[in-house]
Amino acid sequence: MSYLQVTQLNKSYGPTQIFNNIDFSAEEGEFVTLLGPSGCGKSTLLRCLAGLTSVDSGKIVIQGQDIVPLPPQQRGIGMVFQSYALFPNMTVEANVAFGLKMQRIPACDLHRRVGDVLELVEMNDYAKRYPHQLSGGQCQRVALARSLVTQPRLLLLDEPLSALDARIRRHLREQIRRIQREMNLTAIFVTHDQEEALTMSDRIVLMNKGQIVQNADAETLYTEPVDAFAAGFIGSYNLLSAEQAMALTGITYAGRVAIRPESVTISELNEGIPAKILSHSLLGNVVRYRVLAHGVELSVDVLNRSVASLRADGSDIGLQLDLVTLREVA
Ligand SMILES: Nc1ncnc2c1ncn2[C@@H]1O[C@H](COP(=O)(O)OP(=O)(O)OP(=O)(O)O)[C@@H](O)[C@H]1O
Repeated sequence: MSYLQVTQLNKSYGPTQIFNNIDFSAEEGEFVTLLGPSGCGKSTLLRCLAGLTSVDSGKIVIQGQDIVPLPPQQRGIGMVFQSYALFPNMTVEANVAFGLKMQRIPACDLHRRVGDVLELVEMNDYAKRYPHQLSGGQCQRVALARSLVTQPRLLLLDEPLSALDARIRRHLREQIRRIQREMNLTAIFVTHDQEEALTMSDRIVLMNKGQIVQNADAETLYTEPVDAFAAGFIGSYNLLSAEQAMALTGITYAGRVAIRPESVTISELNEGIPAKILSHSLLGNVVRYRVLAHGVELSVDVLNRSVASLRADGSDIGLQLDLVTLREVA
């Protein structure tokens, strides 16, 4: 059996079913991300794991023990929220020490453990500060330290980076992942940000409307979406009807077809499918063109090598489709 095994978990609020028959697992030391659009039930699922929200039925088994009957404080779970939820009237070290004090850990052990964990999150120079004297990223590192200091058997992270700016987010992503690996922690991370999920996770559980759509590693999720929702949510797939796909490839398809923008190549007019550039937008290292070919509009991503290589709107071009990367989706 896996380190964490969630089986047939159900949750409703009154007549509204939030999720039903959720099954997933995590191995020891695995970083699993629950990814999905706003309202799909991922935070509620995380809160159910933590015991902050009750479940209607189902099992949550950690190391062979069903924790559903246990109150939150007996589950051995650490949790970090989007809002840092630090005690404003306590210093950084007092915030971190709080959980250990509740466990009546002797003072010398307590100081050593608080010092160790503050060092781990690179916040030991700020031990005597109060939360209002810290940046958002620093607050979140303290919140992380506070959840790690009790040595939880499972770490839950509910969109911990979403209130932070892009640069700090990237730095904290790496820091969380480093610490999680170093401590061999089993972690469940919630996000609606596909880039965050793809860069951080060992495995991604993609959710929609209270159901698990796909459960796979990042590469599989990105290259082999199981259905149109997965293709629409991950990457920036072009979703074509069978007729549109036929018009472009000459191949008969039974259902919709997904093509990734980076698997289409732009070449000269007399090479491949004749097409026209409608517009373009700069995404930084990539230029995304909207092109029209046989009456079908597509996004095409090209590496932004130089200004000279940019294609002007209205240019006539040729398109090459990498047929191997086309996916039929339900
Ligand atoms: N206490 C509650 N009472 C009734 N409905 C609730 C309650 N908490 C959450 N919901 C509903 O449950 C659904 C799932 O909410 P949840 O917060 O789990 O979604 P989410 O996927 O985490 O979304 P987000 O990314 O926006 O936080 C939503 O439709 C929400 O309105």
